Amino acid sequence: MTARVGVVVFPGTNCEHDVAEALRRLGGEARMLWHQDPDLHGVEAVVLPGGFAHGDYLRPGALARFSPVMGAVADFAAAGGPVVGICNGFQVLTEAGLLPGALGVNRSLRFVCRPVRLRVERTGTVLTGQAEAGQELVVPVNHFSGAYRVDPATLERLEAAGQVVLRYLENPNGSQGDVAGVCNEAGNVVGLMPHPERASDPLQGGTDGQVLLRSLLAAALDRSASGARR
Ligand SMILES: NC(=O)CC[C@H](N)C(=O)O
Repeated sequence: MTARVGVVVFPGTNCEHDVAEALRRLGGEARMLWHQDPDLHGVEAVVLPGGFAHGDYLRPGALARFSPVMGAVADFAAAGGPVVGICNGFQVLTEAGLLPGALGVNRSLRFVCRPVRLRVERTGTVLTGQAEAGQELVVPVNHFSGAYRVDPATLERLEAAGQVVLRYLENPNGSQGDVAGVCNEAGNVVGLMPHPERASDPLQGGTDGQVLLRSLLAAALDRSASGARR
């Protein structure tokens, strides 16, 4: 069995091929899903990759949330399907209301582009099913609006519910609670600002992203094995 992952492409997305190549190298299948097509074509997992959807006009992800594909993504997520938003994809998922919080402009008012140290705070999600609690990873970030923002009461609730999935050990952007990635209550929708596909080959300087992508492929295979509605 091969895990089939849909990679959503908006006008301005620029990491779709990085994600597809990283998944294929780990044994998965990846197919592009154009944002105007409301059909997910039977995939078992969905990734919203990084980039500058609609040029980040208004706010990153603010226009992409209205694309026809997002209705299908929301239905797929509601049915328990694995959905991961990487960087711009995370911004789209928060704008679409599929994840809590928002991503604001970096505290430095500068674009950050460098590897950062992270810690896995929650295992058992579609992105951390094969990780260890407390595992430290080095994964690159690459964004201008990566500062996770949420009201204090909601942050307290997310922490208590184990919905903070990844935490920065060196905060590159001023994210509240050093939050690098969060999940929904069920753990099948995860968003993160770091780019695991850019740490999935030794030539990239590290492979710490592999455990996250392998977890996603395993979650897709689990969905396939369960025969869940596609
Ligand atoms: N690498 C990305 O996905 C960038 C996300 C978004 N365009 C930002 O700059 O914050």
